[in-house]
Amino acid sequence: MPAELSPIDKAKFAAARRAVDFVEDGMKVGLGTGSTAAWMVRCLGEMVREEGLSIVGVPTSTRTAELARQMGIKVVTLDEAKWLDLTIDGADEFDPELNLIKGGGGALLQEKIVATASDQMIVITDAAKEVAQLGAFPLPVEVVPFGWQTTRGLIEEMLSSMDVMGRQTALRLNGTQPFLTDEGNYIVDCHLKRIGNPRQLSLVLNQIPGVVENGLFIDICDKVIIGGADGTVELRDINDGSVSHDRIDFAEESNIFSDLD
Ligand SMILES: O=C(CO)[C@H](O)[C@H](O)COP(=O)(O)O
Repeated sequence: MPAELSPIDKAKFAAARRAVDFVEDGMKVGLGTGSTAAWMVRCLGEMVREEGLSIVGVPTSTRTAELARQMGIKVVTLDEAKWLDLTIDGADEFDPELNLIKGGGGALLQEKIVATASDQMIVITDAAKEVAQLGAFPLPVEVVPFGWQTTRGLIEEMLSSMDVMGRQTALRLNGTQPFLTDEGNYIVDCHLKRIGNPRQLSLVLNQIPGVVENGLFIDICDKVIIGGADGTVELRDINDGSVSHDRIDFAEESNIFSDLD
C-alpha cells in the first residue's frame, strides 16, 4: 500500500476490496462510478489478471468503462447482459434503511438503471457518508437541456410543498458551461438539507416533465460496506439486519497499487 495514500483512500479501498469477495466466476457485474468504485474495478481487474476470474462488467459511465477495459475486464452493454448478478457502487449518502443519495459524480441515471437490473446491490463507502436522514448532500436531479430553466422552476415549485428543509437549486457547472452527463443531459443540484420523506420526493420529482431521473436510490441497496483507514470494514445487510466486521490487510494487496501513476 503506497504510504502516500490518504486515510480516506485507504478506507475506500478497504470497502472495495471486501466487496469483491462477493464476485464469483461467471457473474455479470454492474460496475459503479466514482473514486470508491474505481478501487473496486482495480481489485476486480487484479482478480481477472492474476486469478483468472471470469466475469463480464457493465459499466455505469464512460470513465468506468475506460478503467475496466484498462484493467482487463470484459465490458459488455446492459442490453447484452440483460440482467446482472451484482452491482457494486459508491454513494454520496446512506441512511439507516440503506436508502441513498447518488449522482455526485453525475452518473446517477446509468447507475440507477444498472443497479435496478441486478439481483443485488452492494454499496461501498466510508463512515462520512452515513447520515440519520438524507439531504445534507445536494440531491442531483438529471434534466433534459430543452427548457431546463422551466423544469428547474417546476422542481422548486414542487419542493415548496414537500417535507424538506432547504429549497435552493443550482445548475451543475463544468467550469463556466453546464455539466453534461454521459447522455448529454444537465444536472440540477437541490440543496434540501433534510429530506423528510425520500420515497415520496423521488416519486414526485420524476413526474415533472423534463426530469429524467433523480439521485434518490430507494429500496435498491441490499448491503453497505463501510471501510476504515485502518483496514477494518463493517458490512450491514438490510435484508436480514446482520452486521459483520472484517479487516483488510493492506500489505497483502500491494499488487493493486503497482500501476498507480
Ligand atoms: O453516485 C456516484 C456518481 O454519480 C458516486 O458513486 C458517488 O458520487 C460516490 O463517489 P465517491 O466514491 O467518489 O465518493
